[in-house]
Amino acid sequence: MTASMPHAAGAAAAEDPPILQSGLHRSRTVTHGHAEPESEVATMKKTVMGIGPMLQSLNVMNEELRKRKDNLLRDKLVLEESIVTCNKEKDEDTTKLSEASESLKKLKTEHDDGKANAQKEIESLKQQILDRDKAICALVDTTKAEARKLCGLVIWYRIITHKCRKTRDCSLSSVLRVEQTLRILKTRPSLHTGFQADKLIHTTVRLPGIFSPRPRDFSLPNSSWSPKMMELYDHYNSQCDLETEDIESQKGPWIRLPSYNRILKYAKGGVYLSKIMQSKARLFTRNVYQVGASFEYVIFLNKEEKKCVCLFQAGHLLEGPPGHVHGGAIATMIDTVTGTHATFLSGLVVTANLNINYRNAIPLGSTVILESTLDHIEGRKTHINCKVTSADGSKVHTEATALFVSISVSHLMGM
Ligand SMILES: CCCCCCCC(=O)SCCNC(=O)CCNC(=O)[C@H](O)C(C)(C)COP(=O)(O)OP(=O)(O)OC[C@H]1O[C@@H](n2cnc3c(N)ncnc32)[C@H](O)[C@@H]1OP(=O)(O)O
Repeated sequence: MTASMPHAAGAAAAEDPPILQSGLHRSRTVTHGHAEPESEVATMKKTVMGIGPMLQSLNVMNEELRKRKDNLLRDKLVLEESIVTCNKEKDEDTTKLSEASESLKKLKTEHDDGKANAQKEIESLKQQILDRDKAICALVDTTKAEARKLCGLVIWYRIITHKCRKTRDCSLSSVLRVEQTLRILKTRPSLHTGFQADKLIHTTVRLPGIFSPRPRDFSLPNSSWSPKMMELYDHYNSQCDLETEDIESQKGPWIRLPSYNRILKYAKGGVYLSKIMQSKARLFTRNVYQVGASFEYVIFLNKEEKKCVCLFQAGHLLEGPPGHVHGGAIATMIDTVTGTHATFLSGLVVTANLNINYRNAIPLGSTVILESTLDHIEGRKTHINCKVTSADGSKVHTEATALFVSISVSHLMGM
């Protein structure tokens, strides 16, 4: 019986499928170690049953990954397409850029040509002006010494400045020659008469910046000044102390106060005061270099009557109400004129009080007169009145009173 057992087992093994065969073979082998084959099978079944859900979740994950892969592929395609579009746009932009720089080059060339032509035209116009001056002078009554001198001076000035500008000749002798001519032209009101000399002088008294050994004097006429402003300027200037070319001095009640940018720098003790001034600081009313744009004014002081007159022409940068001057700009001018007046009367002062009544608005570009008169001085206090009227005096624009208090230099330092 025992001998037939292996055969029986061998027959059973022959009937089992191969996977069970190996399992059975193992369990049978283990059976020899006393394990129970049924429980083994059950464990395996359990394991197989556990693998089912795992497989399911793996399938789900696999599906998700496949979807993500598809999405990524789609994104890749989209990106590739946009890269192609971008490259196309880049090429177009590069073409446009080169076209633009080409046309810019062309424009620049045209601009340079235009500039050169304009320069030529300016030179020829200057020559024409010079010729015209000569022609005018040919008609002048040469029996009159002053007319002869004026012709000579105007032409001389034109020639010198023309030559200097052309050659950029800033040598001291050129500067001195121009300055000397200008000084004579400016200080001879008698030369302003006859054969449109006013016009000639007003266009010539503008000293070009490169010739200025000193800071620009803003109180001198410039091309932006209106005929009314010029008329008033000539009126007061002709009554000023004057130095003529013959070094004769003419006495007048008025003094024209030069601006010299910051007059303090050139005043007695100004060296110390200039130390506390910032190098970039500019007097508020004289900080725009474009002529006619903001505050155009000149102050005359009457020594005998102890009063000041200011001729003021407000530029377009001072607009307040449309077409009219800003109240703050008017206040600034009143403070400036009365402050200058008080300084001449009482030395170093500061504004302590300023009362203003605005009666009639000032149109932009019009010329007005500020008249500053001394009310009274009381100890350290200088009381000044100021009236702003139209150029012909018919309209009162503004009225003001100002109080200035005398201070010491140390007070100024400590302010
Ligand atoms: C070339 C271009 C010129 C341009 C000019 C421009 C001028 C300016 O804009 S200056 C700038 C604006 N002003 C300032 O910054 C000033 C600032 N204020 C100060 O420094 C001081 O307050 C100052 C000097 C006015 C007075 O101070 P202080 O020196 O201590 O004097 P204090 O004793 O208070 O006053 C002196 C007298 O003035 C009178 N006073 C002072 N302030 C005022 C005032 N606002 N209103 C009326 N009275 C006054 C006092 O009552 C006193 O009178 P009293 O002697 O009869 O008793």
